Amino acid sequence: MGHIKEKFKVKADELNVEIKDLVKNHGTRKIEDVTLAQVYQGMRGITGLVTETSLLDANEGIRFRGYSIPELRDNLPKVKGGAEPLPEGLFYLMLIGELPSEADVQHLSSQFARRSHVPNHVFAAIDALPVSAHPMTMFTVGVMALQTESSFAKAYAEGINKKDYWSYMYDDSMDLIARLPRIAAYIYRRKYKNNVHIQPNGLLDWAGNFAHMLGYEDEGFKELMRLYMVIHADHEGGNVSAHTTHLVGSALSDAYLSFAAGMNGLAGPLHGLANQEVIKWILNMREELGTNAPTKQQIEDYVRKTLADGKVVPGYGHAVLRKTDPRFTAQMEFAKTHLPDDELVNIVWNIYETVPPILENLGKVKNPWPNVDAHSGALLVHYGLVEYEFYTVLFGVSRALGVLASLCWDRALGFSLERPKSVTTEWMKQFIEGKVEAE
Ligand SMILES: CC(=O)SCCNC(=O)CCNC(=O)[C@H](O)C(C)(C)COP(=O)(O)OP(=O)(O)OC[C@H]1O[C@@H](n2cnc3c(N)ncnc32)[C@H](O)[C@@H]1OP(=O)(O)O
Ligand SMILES: O=C([O-])CC(=O)C(=O)O
Repeated sequence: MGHIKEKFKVKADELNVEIKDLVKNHGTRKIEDVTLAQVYQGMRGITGLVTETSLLDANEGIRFRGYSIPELRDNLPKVKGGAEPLPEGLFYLMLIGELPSEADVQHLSSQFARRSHVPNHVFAAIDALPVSAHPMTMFTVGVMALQTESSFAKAYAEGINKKDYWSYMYDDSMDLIARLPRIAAYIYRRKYKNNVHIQPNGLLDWAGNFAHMLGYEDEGFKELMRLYMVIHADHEGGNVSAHTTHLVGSALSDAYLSFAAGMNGLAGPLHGLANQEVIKWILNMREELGTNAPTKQQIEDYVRKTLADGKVVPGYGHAVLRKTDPRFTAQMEFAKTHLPDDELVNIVWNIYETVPPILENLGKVKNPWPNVDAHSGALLVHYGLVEYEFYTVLFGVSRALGVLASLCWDRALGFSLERPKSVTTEWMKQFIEGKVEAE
């Protein structure tokens, strides 16, 4: 057993004891009341899940095991000469709960390289789709085809003790994270680069190798990929992709089935697809206005038109956050260091000054500030990755780190099948009249 796997088991055993004690001694403690409006409106604000890997504060944003994004940028190991944190280090932190050493991160990089083989039938399954298919469709099809490799599914079919679920889930998660960049790069090169593929370089770090397989050797792009893979990795447990992965996993579906399900949620425009929608929206704005550098007044008019057409302003608003997303700020800082004069990036910054007061004045938008998706596309365009339909796949590769670390925890902690109660509107009416009661 590798030392990380062993360490994870020790941590999980410790937490298991604590949780058993919490449930035994405090199991009847009421956390909060649930209102009728919350039940109808997307369960906003209901504390209903336990996710160990990260915790979101509405004003400060995400913390991974207590570390904010600026703290991760300071404290996680980097490649020699690099300034951005390595995603391997964040995966270690989410899994183990402690900052990794350089050696831990190197060990993970080599593990991912060693486990990265993708069988040919996965590429054949992707090839069976028309090139016009959306990259996210190809991505989930690729992940589903890879499910043939699940060690959890095989072991379960043979019959295993529930105490051992975590071990197979760990191996599947490691394998899947190792293989995703290869699948994603295959999709990119098939759809946009004449089906000419680039072999992995096992000596590079996970994100650096991903950039290489996509066809981008610029060190600036590799640094961006490292940062990108870190900041998109996790956003506590209630977001659509993490919640879906967790929910499907609770039926003891393996890591491939669970992750593919989560990715179908990430592919929705109110969630991960918003990153492509932002760039599409900015490019449409430039085309309609006939200028590459719209003024703030022109941006304002375009925002008002978007709202008047009954559409959302992509990249703005959030279900939990109530301030500017620190993931937006991290990307802004990256841009200020590496590409301060980029035209598109400057439009993103002008939008940031224009949109919040307009959304605020609508009176109904709870968070007028930008989220992570408002900035990411402009950085990618700068390095030549202009094919915006691919952006959500990048998000998905990163999100695997968080949701799969969580899935390991779910099985190691023996979490239950998730099955909340639902009611009908007729039941709600009777409840108001005092004729029925919640169980
Ligand atoms: C990685 C991520 O998933 S980050 C989010 C990415 N998604 C986007 O950027 C899409 C644009 N934003 C949105 O659609 C929303 O802000 C969401 C989906 C992110 C959050 O939704 P909610 O929690 O329901 O937001 P909120 O409570 O503020 O919504 C209240 C109203 O404001 C509207 N609103 C919220 N954000 C926006 C926006 N950016 N533009 C226009 N209207 C908005 C809602 O559509 C809703 O309108 P309605 O009452 O007519 O239905
Ligand atoms: O937290 C959310 O609901 C959406 C989000 O920003 C993410 O998943 O990264």
